[in-house]
Amino acid sequence: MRLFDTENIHSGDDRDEYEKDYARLIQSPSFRRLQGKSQVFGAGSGDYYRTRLTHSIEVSQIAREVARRLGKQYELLSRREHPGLMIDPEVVEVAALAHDLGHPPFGHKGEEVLNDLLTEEFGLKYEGNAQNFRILMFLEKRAGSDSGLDLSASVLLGINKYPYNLDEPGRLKGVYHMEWEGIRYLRDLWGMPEGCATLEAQLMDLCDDIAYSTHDLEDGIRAGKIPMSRTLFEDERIVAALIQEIKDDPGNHSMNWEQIDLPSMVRKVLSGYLEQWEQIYIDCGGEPSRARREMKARWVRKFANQVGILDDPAKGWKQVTFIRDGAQDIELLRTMEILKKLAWVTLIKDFRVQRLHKRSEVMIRRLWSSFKEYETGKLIIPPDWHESFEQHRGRWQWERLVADYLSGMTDAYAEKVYAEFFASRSGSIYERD
Ligand SMILES: Nc1ccn([C@H]2C[C@H](O)[C@@H](COP(=O)(O)OP(=O)(O)OP(=O)(O)O)O2)c(=O)n1
Repeated sequence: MRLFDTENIHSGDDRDEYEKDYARLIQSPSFRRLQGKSQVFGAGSGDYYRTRLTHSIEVSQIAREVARRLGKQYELLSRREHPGLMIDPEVVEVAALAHDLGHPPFGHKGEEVLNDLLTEEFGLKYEGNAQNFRILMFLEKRAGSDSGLDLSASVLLGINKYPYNLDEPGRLKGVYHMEWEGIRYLRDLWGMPEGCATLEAQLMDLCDDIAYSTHDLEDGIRAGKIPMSRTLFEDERIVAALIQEIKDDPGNHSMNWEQIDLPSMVRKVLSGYLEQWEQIYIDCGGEPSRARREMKARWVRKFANQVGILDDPAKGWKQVTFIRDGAQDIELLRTMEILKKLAWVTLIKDFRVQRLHKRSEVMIRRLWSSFKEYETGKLIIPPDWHESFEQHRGRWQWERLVADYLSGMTDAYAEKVYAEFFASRSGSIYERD
């Protein structure tokens, strides 16, 4: 990682730090592979739907715009005064582009299954956010280095939404122990308070939520999974399912759900959402694709325009959040959460998506069992992976390397390897991997 504006590897290179970060990231294979990883619908199930790549690009575009506005609106500190309390649009853009690199194939189901396998058998963890750092700091290679992309401290900390050592007992999200050493060193150098993320990381995180809470619904409407009629908020099954989801997983605790009349809030959000849809649909001359685009854009603007910075007295730090009249806009936070849950109950819990999850689980479990023993796994893993293992022998466990290899696969590549091993007849072995 680069702490300061260091010397350039190529003489005559006059790019600034973040131009280098941006170039290294978007030219990396891990970044390209995001195009083949599922967001909600399986990658490859239709060119219209988001993949992890198009999602990351949308997050970066929203985050960059908001960052620029915040820079004009607030008197932010310079990187020299306090590096964790400034917002640079270019840093936020690169952090957003990199924030989902650690996602395995088949979306969150892949993450859950890999974690179960590592935990059950080896007492290790797998987590997408932690894997980001493993990829950026060790697994990716660039010209001039065999280990990691050597990104700037600002970008690495801009991706670090969970500033904890994941390997501590009881932690569900964070950074694996080995990478945490480096991240903690940077945090100490920057004087970051315990448990606080930089403003850039917080902004990236909020823009991630803005992007997926709106685009998942756009995809869901297109897929015909979200009924576009005013009856949605009268649909007791959907309302009840949403209420149950919120009770089971209240998200950010500052939302204080217990202080409100939950059924009316849910109905209000659903009816507001649909009123807008009906009006927009009419304004767009009844053309569904234009109406979907228009509605998504309106919701993104509604959320993005409310983002601001507040003091967080509980943490003695600053918070990037929705703001109205100088205070946190909890109503808007709740609205966003309800839209996320609407995608959850209408799309993710749909039996076809659940079947895809089931299929993913079977594939990842069987691939895992094929590679997990070193003596047999080393014969079927690509040679460069085996070389990396030999290079780091004693420091990297084989099972961690297998998790790295499997999680780097796109959905289609995982399907291909699975078919080679388990389908009755595989394709040509001379097809390039
Ligand atoms: N079981 C799940 C959970 C989520 N999603 C989808 C919905 C969103 O499009 C996206 C959310 O994933 P993120 O990794 O961006 O989620 P968070 O930022 O909320 O989680 P984390 O903090 O773990 O990154 O994944 C899904 O398809 N299936």
